[in-house]
Amino acid sequence: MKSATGLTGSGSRDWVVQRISAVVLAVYSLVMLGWFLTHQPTFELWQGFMLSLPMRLFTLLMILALVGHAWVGMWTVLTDYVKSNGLRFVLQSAMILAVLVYLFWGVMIFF
Ligand code: HEM
Repeated sequence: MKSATGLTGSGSRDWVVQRISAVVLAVYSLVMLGWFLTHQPTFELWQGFMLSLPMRLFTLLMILALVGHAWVGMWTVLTDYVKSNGLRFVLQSAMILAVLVYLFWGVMIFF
């Protein structure tokens, strides 16, 4: 029987995606927190920071990590807890649609 898999077609690759993406999300959150703790935010300062090349690249990486993280994480939870095939299909489709919308939305805002 073909095994039911999440994002990458392999459970162990999904596991790696879940952990690496969690690290990227955690580091991004710490960078944000650090910036707010060390600056008096004005619109110009914030805009300059977020539109700098390193932050654009880091934000793109964070959005990709978020997509992978939410996809694998929610796929795992729904597969474990929603026993009805039809309902799980609907919820997983909604989840995939939501993360793809966030991906395109995020890319449109920043690039
Ligand atoms: C700052 C942002 C985030 C960080 C640092 C983070 C970190 C983590 C970590 C460390 C785990 C545990 C991995 C494990 O041991 O299996 C985890 C699991 C999970 N995360 Fe996140 N996460 C973040 C955002 C999100 C978001 C936005 C979602 C949206 C759906 C999400 C959904 C999940 C789910 C569903 C799991 C459980 C997966 C499982 O039980 O196998 N996370 N996250």
